[in-house]
Amino acid sequence: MADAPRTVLISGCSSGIGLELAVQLAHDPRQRYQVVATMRDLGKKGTLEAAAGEALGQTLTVAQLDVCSDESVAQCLSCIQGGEVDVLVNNAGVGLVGPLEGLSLAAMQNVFDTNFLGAVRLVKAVLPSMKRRRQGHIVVVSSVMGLQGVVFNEVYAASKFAMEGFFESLAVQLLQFNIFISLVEPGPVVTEFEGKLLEQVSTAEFPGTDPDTLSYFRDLYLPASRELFHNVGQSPQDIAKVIVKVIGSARPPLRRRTNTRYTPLIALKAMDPSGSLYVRTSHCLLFRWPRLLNLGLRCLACSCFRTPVWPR
Ligand SMILES: NC(=O)C1=CN([C@@H]2O[C@H](COP(=O)(O)OP(=O)(O)OC[C@H]3O[C@@H](n4cnc5c(N)ncnc54)[C@H](OP(=O)(O)O)[C@@H]3O)[C@@H](O)[C@H]2O)C=CC1
Ligand SMILES: CC1=C(/C=C/C(C)=C/C=C/C(C)=C/C=O)C(C)(C)CCC1
Repeated sequence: MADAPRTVLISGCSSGIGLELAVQLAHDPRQRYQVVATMRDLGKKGTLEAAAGEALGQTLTVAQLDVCSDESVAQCLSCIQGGEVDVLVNNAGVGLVGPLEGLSLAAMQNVFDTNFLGAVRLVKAVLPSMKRRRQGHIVVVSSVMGLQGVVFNEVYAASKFAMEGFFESLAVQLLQFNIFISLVEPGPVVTEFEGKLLEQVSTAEFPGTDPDTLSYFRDLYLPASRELFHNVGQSPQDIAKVIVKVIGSARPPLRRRTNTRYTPLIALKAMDPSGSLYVRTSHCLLFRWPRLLNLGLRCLACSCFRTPVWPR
């Protein structure tokens, strides 16, 4: 007899990775999942509903959930039978980029409230039931920036590092309850994420920032970042495919990276535990040898690194 479908709750399904994941799981050929695809603003549900097609109302339902609100989380769980979530996917997230001096503490707080505390809030809400039932899987959409800091992304990277530390710590205790944690670590992904950041920086004035730093950000970092997205960026479909595999796995991994093309950048950190190799190489590439950086980014796009999603 087939097992009962597992209830999967996903945050941040109005666009990007969350939307794509919800749709792929809802179309699982073996119908192993009952997907609760959530978003903070139900006014945006049209795209998801259109992509879900016939799965809507069958293997996929849409619900309101703002990860920054206790009430919203409680309300959402109260609509799920017995409040029982088998798989929680912490996907909702926001970016923040720019010279530190020009960013407000309120903007930084919002990044931590959403990316880190938002995930913690959801975990606290589903954990008692998972522990009682001695089963569960918590998937976290982290980032390569949870493993490695990137210039002008200090606060966003810090929020993802916080997630990595939190969930790695929690994973040890939860194994005792047969509950698994998986941190999925994409590199650049072509979603609304980048567009939202670019819109934010196009109007921001970054008050209090000196002209040199502003010019490094606008004239060196932004073009390099755009080039990186263009050359090694994955699609949300690629990332969703990896997450579907992780969710379907009998022994889910604690960490799963998604992009072989990004590996050379991560390797710089792994190769030198002192951290100097990564920091100095990034510095030189960005500030001293922008032409070499450009060439390097083009090489990463070349077919030598053909496998876009890793592992298959
Ligand atoms: N794109 C990239 O390059 C990468 C992204 N990631 C991570 O992937 C995840 C998904 O991002 P991605 O799909 O790319 O970007 P999108 O901007 O397309 O999706 C982000 C989602 O998070 C939602 N969200 C933001 N704040 C809240 C909140 N308070 N409560 C509920 N939902 C919220 C957004 O909703 P709304 O529409 O209402 O704003 C949106 O649905 C994020 O955690 C991001 O950090 C990781 C690595 C790379
Ligand atoms: C590492 C690195 C760079 C930028 C990396 C970027 C921009 C990564 C973006 C990752 C994202 C978007 C993750 C989302 O969670 C530069 C500046 C090219 C310089 C060389 C080293």
